[in-house]
Amino acid sequence: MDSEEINTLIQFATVAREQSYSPYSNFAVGAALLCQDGTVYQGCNIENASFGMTNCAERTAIFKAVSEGHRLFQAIAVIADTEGPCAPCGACRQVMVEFNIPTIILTNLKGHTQVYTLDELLPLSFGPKDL
Ligand SMILES: O=c1ccn([C@H]2C[C@H](O)[C@@H](CO)O2)c(=O)[nH]1
Ligand SMILES: [Zn+2]
Repeated sequence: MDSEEINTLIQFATVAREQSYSPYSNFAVGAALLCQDGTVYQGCNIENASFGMTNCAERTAIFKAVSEGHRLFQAIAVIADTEGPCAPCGACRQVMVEFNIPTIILTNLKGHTQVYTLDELLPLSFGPKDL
């Protein structure tokens, strides 16, 4: 991916973040998932009064895409108001492994951006290859 494509995906994630439903943590997260065919799915975190039911922005975007028939992905961008680039939680990393999302772009509102491979974010992962 070139830097223009990365910046475009970050823009989609930034817009998605504005829809965050996070009244409990007040921590808004946005994600944008680029499918193989160029389609982009956006996601935000969606919290619940029963806290454990919260869905992260990354999984919202991935589940939206999969539920619409997509199985092949190029990259996902994640943004939040963090000190450094926003790091996905373990559950989201595991779901990224399930759908083999090769490139993970982490950023924050200050524009600090880091691009990682899936194996860098979740080394020695358990996934479809193990079954
Ligand atoms: O990568 C992350 C980390 C956290 N959250 C959400 C879950 C919860 O709503 C809030 C605080 O944990 O941020 C995400 O959406 N993605
Ligand atoms: Zn998560």
